[in-house]
Amino acid sequence: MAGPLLVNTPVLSQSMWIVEIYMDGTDYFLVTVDRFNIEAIMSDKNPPPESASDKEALSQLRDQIDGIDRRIGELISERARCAQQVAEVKQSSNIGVGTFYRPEREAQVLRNIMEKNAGPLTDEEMARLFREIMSACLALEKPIKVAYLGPEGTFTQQACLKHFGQSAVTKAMAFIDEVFREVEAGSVNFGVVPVENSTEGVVNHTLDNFMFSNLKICGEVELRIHQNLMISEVTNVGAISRIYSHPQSLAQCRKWLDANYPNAERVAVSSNAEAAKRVKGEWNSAAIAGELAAQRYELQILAEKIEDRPDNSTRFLIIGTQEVPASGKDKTSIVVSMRNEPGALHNLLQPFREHNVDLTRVETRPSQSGVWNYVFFIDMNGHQSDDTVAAAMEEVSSRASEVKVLGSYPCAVL
Ligand SMILES: O=C(O)C(=O)C[C@]1(C(=O)O)C=C[C@@H](O)C=C1
Repeated sequence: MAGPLLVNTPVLSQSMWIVEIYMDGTDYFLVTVDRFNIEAIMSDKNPPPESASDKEALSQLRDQIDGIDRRIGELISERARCAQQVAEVKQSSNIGVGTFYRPEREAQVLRNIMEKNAGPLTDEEMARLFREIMSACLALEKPIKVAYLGPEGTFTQQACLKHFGQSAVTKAMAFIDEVFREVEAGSVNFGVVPVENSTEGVVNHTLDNFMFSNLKICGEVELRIHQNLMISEVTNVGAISRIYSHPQSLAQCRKWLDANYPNAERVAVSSNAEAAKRVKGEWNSAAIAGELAAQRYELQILAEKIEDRPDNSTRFLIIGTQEVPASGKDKTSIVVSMRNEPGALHNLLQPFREHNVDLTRVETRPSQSGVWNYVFFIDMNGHQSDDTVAAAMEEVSSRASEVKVLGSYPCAVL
């Protein structure tokens, strides 16, 4: 058999390259390799050959992308000018005076985008892009201020950015009560607080605040929670003996910690961003927190997605003073107090069944005053302006000691 005739020559397909061709009499033998392997093996000193036609094709595609980007830019500017006109109409008429931010309209825009999306980007990816465009358009109309449960780097900050986009002006608060107070005082337009986690259950502190507050729920955000183990540049990886995190995050990673760091001390702190702050400068400790915390505090992720349940997610509420009109796919939250008597819960739930209203959550909290014996937090599908929801609510009001509507708001889109 003759030696290799050609080396590194023609491309067989997108992913396979012929690197050698042998000739044996009249037969040819091709030696092929997977392009991605060879690309990994080859150093920069020996890059794959670029033909003149490849270069030409690349340059033409880049010209096309430049042209498309110009058109997208023009269209975004046109959209932003439209939003400015919307603001003028809002200001000069009595339509939504003072309410530049319209959660129901934003939900409709995003749902529309997802419905019309033909790929190849996913619906979520496409909606995320438009989320940012709308955030910038709203900032042109009137910059929006939002308080969230901080410090910077928490999952609540992540939820805040997911819902309002990067153009919102955000303010980190130390406690859930402070988020409520900040919105009540009018120093911010909205607040973002956690309300329930799929693994650890309800955030009681948030529900308790609603009992004594007149704030409304204006929206909800759902966030997939991925926990990561992170270290600082001074950490000795082999000597980690202390792991900091928020108690809920420690609980969400219990099995992983038992298997991987059974002897490390688990230290509960006020938030996972606080945990990330603490490992800075400690050679024997690590933190469990979200990716945003690793970015914010410049930590290195040692192990990612360490939560015990892969479907771990948290729901957050947007609180404000605004009543939100129906968006077409909404939820309504109420808090109801019942007298302490047999069959109280049955009596409370019956009207929802009769009027075919779908309940998505029922939570009981101990009453914080003598007037309310049982306090139930109820979430249902539908808007309070829907006939079925209104009828069920009327019936419930006649049976309960007190009913307070916490708000109707669009179901989470992303
Ligand atoms: O439709 C409006 O009311 C607008 O102000 C426009 C717009 C948008 O960019 O689409 C901007 C902000 C609102 O929160 C909702 C939508």
